[in-house]
Amino acid sequence: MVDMNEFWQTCIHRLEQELPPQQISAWIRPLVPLAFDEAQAVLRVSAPNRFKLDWVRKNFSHQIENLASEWFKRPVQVSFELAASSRPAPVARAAAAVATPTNNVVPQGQAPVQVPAMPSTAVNAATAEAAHDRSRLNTDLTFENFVTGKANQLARAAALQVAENPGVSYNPLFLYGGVGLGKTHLIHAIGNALLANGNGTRVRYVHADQYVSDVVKAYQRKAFDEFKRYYHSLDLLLIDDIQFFAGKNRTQEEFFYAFEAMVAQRKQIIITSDTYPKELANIDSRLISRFDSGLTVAIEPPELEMRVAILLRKAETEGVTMPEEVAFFIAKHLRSNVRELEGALRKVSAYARFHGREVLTVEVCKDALKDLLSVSNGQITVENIQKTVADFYKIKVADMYSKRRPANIALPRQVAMYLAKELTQKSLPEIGDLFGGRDHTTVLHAVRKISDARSKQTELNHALHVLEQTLKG
Ligand SMILES: Nc1ncnc2c1ncn2[C@@H]1O[C@H](COP(=O)(O)OP(=O)(O)OP(=O)(O)O)[C@@H](O)[C@H]1O
Repeated sequence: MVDMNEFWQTCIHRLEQELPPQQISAWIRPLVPLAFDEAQAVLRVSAPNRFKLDWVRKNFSHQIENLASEWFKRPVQVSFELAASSRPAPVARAAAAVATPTNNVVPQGQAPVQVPAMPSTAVNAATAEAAHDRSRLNTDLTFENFVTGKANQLARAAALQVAENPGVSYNPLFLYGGVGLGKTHLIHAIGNALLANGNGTRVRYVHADQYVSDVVKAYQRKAFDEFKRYYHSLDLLLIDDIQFFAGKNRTQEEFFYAFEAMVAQRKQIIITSDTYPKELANIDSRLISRFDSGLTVAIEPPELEMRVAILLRKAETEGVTMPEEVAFFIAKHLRSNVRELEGALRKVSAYARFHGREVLTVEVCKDALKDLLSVSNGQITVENIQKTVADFYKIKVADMYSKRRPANIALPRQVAMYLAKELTQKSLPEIGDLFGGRDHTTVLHAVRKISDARSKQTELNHALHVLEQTLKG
């Protein structure tokens, strides 16, 4: 007879050594081991609600399976199920869905609905699920599967801090960085962590574009009061890509009110953007100063080791066996962002599957990524030049495409433009675009100026030499 209690205590104890206490209490402690089926080698574990069940299955089943296999001395499969008491009866789910405010941003003004009496656990489960749906969060984006390195460790630490103390530590938290670097991932992770606490936190993720269109709808329906009530009632608002507010004055005004109301009540606001607050174009200065009043953190492009770690982690999640040298090969050649790495991994594994190649090799990658590799011919991209030059001169990468022109930024930017012309196949207008939509004549001016100065100034020539060597790897 298996002593489930003893097994489970050992399991928790082992997990405590691997996971932070917050995760243990949010995810592991609420689980209840039900039984071990000897014949099938299946361990049945129950979770208190659907949300936790999905989450645990996605994020921790692997670890629990390993521990169970060790304990039972054979490969064990874990089967998660909803705790009997919280399996919602159909009526309970339907009622909870109606009783919670509508999924639309602008409530449609339905009459209040009488909620029939039902077991409170069923209500909790259904409400947790509904709260999750309403939040528009993607449960796949978590802290657990967010790979950390130098480029994002500050941002992650700030995000964790905010998830632990929403509304009090940094408000707003403003995350900025180039495309595909994990800003969206990180803010979903904060939302998911807060929802998981299950204490009824009202969370909402919204892309700035969607917010703009919600303002327009509220305008058309003359439903601003409801719109305001909805946003002002949230505990956590995650707003992505705020640069999309540029020039949208009415939206900015509404957002300003929501911002003031939420911060005054210590409700948390988290904002992402492609650049830092002062650099946002066509955004009201009072909003910019609010954005800057909490904590502003950058996410930088990942360095080589981190790119490798991301590839290995993603490959493992997708069940692809990736030798380290293959990960290094891909990471060395694709340097700009994480989304690009994910695309490469998908391509490589599809290619390998299609061609019946069980083991991923560098050769397979070369074939599978032919197009990508030839595009980044010489493996030097403008993004990489911007990052390398910004690091070298200790300025922000965002300054490369910003409109600001102080001397300490102007020179590095011209150096980067010069290197972009020298080391990539890009045309002058293309380079101008990548430097915040500058005119090709500006690029031409920079190229001429730097190449002239280089021949006269030993120090500059030396700096350029170092940069070229770094970029050519
Ligand atoms: N550190 C990381 N660990 C694991 N996955 C990551 C990491 N950073 C980014 N990703 C993944 O890369 C993809 C792109 O990230 P994300 O959408 O968060 O980027 P973003 O910075 O919001 O970009 P954009 O400005 O284009 O919206 C996502 O699938 C995300 O899960």
